Amino acid sequence: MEKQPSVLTSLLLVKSRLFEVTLNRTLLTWKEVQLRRKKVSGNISSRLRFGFCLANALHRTRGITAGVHSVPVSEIIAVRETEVDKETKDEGKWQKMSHITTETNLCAFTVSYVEKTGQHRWRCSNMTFFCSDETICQQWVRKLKEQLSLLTCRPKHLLVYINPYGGKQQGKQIYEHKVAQLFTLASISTDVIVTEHANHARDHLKTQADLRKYDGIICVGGDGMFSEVVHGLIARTQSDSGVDLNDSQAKLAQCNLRIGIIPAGSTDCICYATVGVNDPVTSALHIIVGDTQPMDVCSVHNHNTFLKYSVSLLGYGFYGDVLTDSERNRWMGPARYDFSGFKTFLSHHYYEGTISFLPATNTLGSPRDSSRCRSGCYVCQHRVKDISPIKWGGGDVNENESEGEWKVIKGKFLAINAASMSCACPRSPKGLSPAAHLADGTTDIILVRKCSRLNFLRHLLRHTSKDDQFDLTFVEVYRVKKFKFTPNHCDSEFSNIRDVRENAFGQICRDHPSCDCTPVNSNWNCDGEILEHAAIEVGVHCQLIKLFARGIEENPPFEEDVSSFAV
Ligand SMILES: CCCCCCCCCCCCC/C=C/[C@@H](O)[C@H](COP(=O)(O)O)NC(=O)CCCCCCCCCCCCCCC
Ligand SMILES: Nc1ncnc2c1ncn2[C@@H]1O[C@H](COP(=O)(O)OP(=O)(O)O)[C@@H](O)[C@H]1O
Ligand SMILES: [Ca+2]
Repeated sequence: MEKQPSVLTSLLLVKSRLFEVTLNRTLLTWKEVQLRRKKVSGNISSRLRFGFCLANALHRTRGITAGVHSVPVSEIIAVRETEVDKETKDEGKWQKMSHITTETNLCAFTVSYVEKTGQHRWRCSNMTFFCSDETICQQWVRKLKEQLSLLTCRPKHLLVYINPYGGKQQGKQIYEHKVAQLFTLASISTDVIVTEHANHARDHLKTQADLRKYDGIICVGGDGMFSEVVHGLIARTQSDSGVDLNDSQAKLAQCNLRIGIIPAGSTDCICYATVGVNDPVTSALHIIVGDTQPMDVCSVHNHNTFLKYSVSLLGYGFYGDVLTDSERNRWMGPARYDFSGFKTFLSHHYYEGTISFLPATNTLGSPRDSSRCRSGCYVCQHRVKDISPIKWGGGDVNENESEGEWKVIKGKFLAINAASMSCACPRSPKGLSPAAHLADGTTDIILVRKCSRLNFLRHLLRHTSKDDQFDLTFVEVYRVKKFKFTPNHCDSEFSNIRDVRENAFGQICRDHPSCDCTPVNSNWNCDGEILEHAAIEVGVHCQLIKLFARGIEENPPFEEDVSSFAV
């Protein structure tokens, strides 16, 4: 077979304009060539072949390059030969070049690529290049396809779960109208399962799915749906590796299959915090180009019983109460969180308990940093590898262990939040812990002590502005590797949370004469799911899972405006 040059350069036409198009190992570039028309038309003979003729034209007229556009090969979605219809050939705009095209067999190929349109949003753009003859066209298509086939990080077969009831119940439509055709364009085959009940995806992944067939798993839905997929995948990976989920000290086996999120939920914080926007097309394109973002996972146990995994927020008090109330109002869709948030804010309950934690000492970052976890994050890449198995300390007294000293804090709290990532979402674009890292093996504990309503409102409002939500006397934040929470009234005193409320009712109302239903314990909000125990032990498993994302890009480069050339 004829060996192709490593750099391919041709003079091609985009609509009626001439471009010098170059493909090297990493970039596809097209530069407009502005011909000094007078000279060209006088010199070019219609007997010459198109390419040759253009090359000469460029040479003789000392072509001037104008706008330069380039696309990394890694962000090309597809390439295909395109039919040139008679209409296009006959269009007025070709007339200008008629002396060139009359004797040529005009053919074309189209490149679909990622266009960054600002605010982290990606779109699929098409650029059609017209060539003078078939050989050049085929050479371009062959070369581009060859380059794409070298990108081994790209998925070819995906397993897709759609929650038709997440968010505004648009999951199915979003997938069918915005995502499916992009996967087809990128030659990705899919097996699609529309879930029929809660935990359908989790259980299918745990026991049934033939995971050897796939290069990734996609969930269409919100954080709850993502959580289902994470639970299914982690459980399956541990059972394949013989790890006992109930053993809170076990080192978990890493999950190699990547997970993609097509946002169609109510909060979409995991998508937002890993991509920078909750937009289905952007997420589909990150999946297609085969991005990878490792992510920490917290395991939550009650003594030696496994409860849940969490990747975003573990919230007790305010966020637990918001979730508990909002579940009753699911029919409201995403607005249920604002409604319940307002009610919970007015109820102003505080909870007593003890939180013990192992501060993260070997990490480069701190929760009060002004820098943020961004694409290619230095802190996440230079995390100190945790080789020791998880050990539980932090009882009544500080405990010295080789891994550090446990700190114990007892008090009355309006909220106890553990954010293992920023938890940025459309409601709070900087998130609960703006400096938290996606993959550093730590979680940030935010303690909001009992304070006035006005002060709590000040704290909440700061989540939506540039002001520091931690710079308040009643708020503390710690970066930790593990923590433990014990409510003042232990779970064991009551058989379940409902009993807690009923049993505690009388006593609590004597303590709080102004309220009529204060429960003694709150519930933990674990990525949007309610935990059935208030006493929990949490450990962070560094980079346990991987997502089809690349982290939020700093000042994403804006493409020059090529839309006017798109065919
Ligand atoms: C006064 C405005 C205050 C705005 C404060 C906004 C802070 C928002 C931080 C949200 C962190 C979200 C972390 C992610 C949680 C999700 O895993 C989880 C599940 O998501 P899914 O339904 O998509 O499956 N989502 C949630 O638990 C929802 C939490 C949303 C809480 C919204 C709270 C709104 C508070 C409004 C208070 C209003 C006070 C007004 C007083 C006059
Ligand atoms: N077919 C289904 N019917 C009912 N619930 C489902 C179904 N599929 C998934 N779920 C559950 O719906 C819950 C919410 O899903 P999610 O997609 O996160 O939407 P939202 O962001 O609106 O909460 C999750 O806990 C998930 O387990
Ligand atoms: Ca983290």
